[in-house]
Amino acid sequence: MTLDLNNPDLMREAALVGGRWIAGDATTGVAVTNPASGVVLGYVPRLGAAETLEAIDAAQVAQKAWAARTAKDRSAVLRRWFDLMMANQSDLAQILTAEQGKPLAEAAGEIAYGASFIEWFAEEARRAYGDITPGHAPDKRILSVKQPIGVVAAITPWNFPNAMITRKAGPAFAAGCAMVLKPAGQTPFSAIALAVLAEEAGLPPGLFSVVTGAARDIGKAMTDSPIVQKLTFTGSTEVGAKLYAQCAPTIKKLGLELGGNAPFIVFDDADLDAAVEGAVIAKFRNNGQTCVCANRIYVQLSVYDAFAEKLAAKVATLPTGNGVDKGIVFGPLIDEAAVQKVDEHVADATSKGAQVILGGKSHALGGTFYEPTILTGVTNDMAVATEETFGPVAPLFKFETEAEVVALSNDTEFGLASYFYSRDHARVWRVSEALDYGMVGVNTGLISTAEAPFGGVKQSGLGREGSRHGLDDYLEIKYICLGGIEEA
Ligand SMILES: NC(=O)C1=CN([C@@H]2O[C@H](COP(=O)(O)OP(=O)(O)OC[C@H]3O[C@@H](n4cnc5c(N)ncnc54)[C@H](OP(=O)(O)O)[C@@H]3O)[C@@H](O)[C@H]2O)C=CC1
Ligand SMILES: O=C(O)CCCC(=O)O
Repeated sequence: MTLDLNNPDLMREAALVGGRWIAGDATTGVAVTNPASGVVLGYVPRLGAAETLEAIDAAQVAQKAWAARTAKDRSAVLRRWFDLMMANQSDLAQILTAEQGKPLAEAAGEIAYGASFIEWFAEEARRAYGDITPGHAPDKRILSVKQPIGVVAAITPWNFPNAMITRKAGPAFAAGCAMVLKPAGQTPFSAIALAVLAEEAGLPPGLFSVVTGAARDIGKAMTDSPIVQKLTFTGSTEVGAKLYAQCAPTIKKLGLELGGNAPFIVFDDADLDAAVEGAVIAKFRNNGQTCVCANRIYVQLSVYDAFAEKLAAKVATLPTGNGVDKGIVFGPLIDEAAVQKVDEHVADATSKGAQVILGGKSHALGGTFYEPTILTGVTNDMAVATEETFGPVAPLFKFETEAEVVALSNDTEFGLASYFYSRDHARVWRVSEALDYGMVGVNTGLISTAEAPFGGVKQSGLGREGSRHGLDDYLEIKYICLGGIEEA
């Protein structure tokens, strides 16, 4: 299937391995389909361990030369990459919508969001400051310098096919690292388009490889390699835990952005209309397929009915359809497995007494379209309370006291994002500090931005992406003990 692109070269049916483009074909390649129509968009090569090792070897060579360049020079290349992404925003968004399903406007938003990480880290590249500490002896000084980790392997998911790559690649290249990337099988074309633009921006051959194909083989080659110094992964906690174990023998550094089970709390002193707006974003962004999506919505008893009514009225106005059509807010879910999980969660909740006040079933459009759904009367024994739905289902739980809702919110093995709405300043501080999460949104449903440290605690992962801390995740501190500074 052909897309109507200004720059058709961005939709390349090929992978980039150590500076060498390898074409995919219909006989041996992996088919990529459009979730809105089931139509095959194209093929990428089915690569494995051999090509991954080739990419890692090339990365090792390219990284040395890249790290030796000045930070200002690396920054200029990244800035060109950012400019190219923005100049090609509409084409990149079309590719993203075609393979992932999110509406075009949301896809264009993701391209701008993804590009903002390249812009931010182009700026941060020049600020990898070390420090000098007074020595422990009169003739000594303690120097800390920051150096790139080296070769980084990255594995990324389908829900943000652009931004989850740039949030890793930006700091890696800014720091002076090289990267071998395995994008998600469902959404490789967005990654490949990024590689086309990276080449054009002047990223040297071999510094950035995009290896498509067999996840396990590619992942194993990455984790077994003694050359790879860091693995960065965004995806399910299950796969993240496997990769964590696979990295143990070579003691790699790890960046893990894993699952969440975000609470979204509405206190009775909240601005209810603002809370509804926030819930729509926090719950339904990307059709609920975001690890920071609100998974459990807790509403204080006295405002429960009013909130449920307002939320249902708002969501009912938001149209579902093919993401290329104007005004669409809900695209298809990524695949049949996603629909099945959503269906199971709704069935489990209703079988235990929840009421469906909106949606609750597959959409009349068929395929993987699902009706945005709101459930009331939800209780803690239901699957939606403990498992990440990763779909357009908003389960509304009732609570009575602050202490109760904080305890309920923290009663999970996950700790990524959390949200609450309140106008009481003392409560804002208290609850922000009490939530066991890496991120807390107060009176907002959208917390993601390149300037902020994104990441989780507990089984939601390790490390931070974005912000100045995101650069540190790709740097090692080297301590130099400078002796022999005798008095004159
Ligand atoms: N935290 C987050 O942002 C995300 C969370 N999820 C959660 O995970 C669930 C399942 O989604 P799914 O796409 O299957 O997520 P996965 O964790 O399976 O996939 C994420 C990435 O890991 C790769 N991968 C899978 N298995 C291995 C392996 N053994 N070794 C190396 N790489 C591997 C995938 O490759 P390939 O695509 O080729 O299989 C993909 O690139 C979702 O329903 C959601 O709950 C999903 C995506 C993102
Ligand atoms: O689901 C994810 O891991 C992507 C998070 C998107 C965001 O940055 O908000």
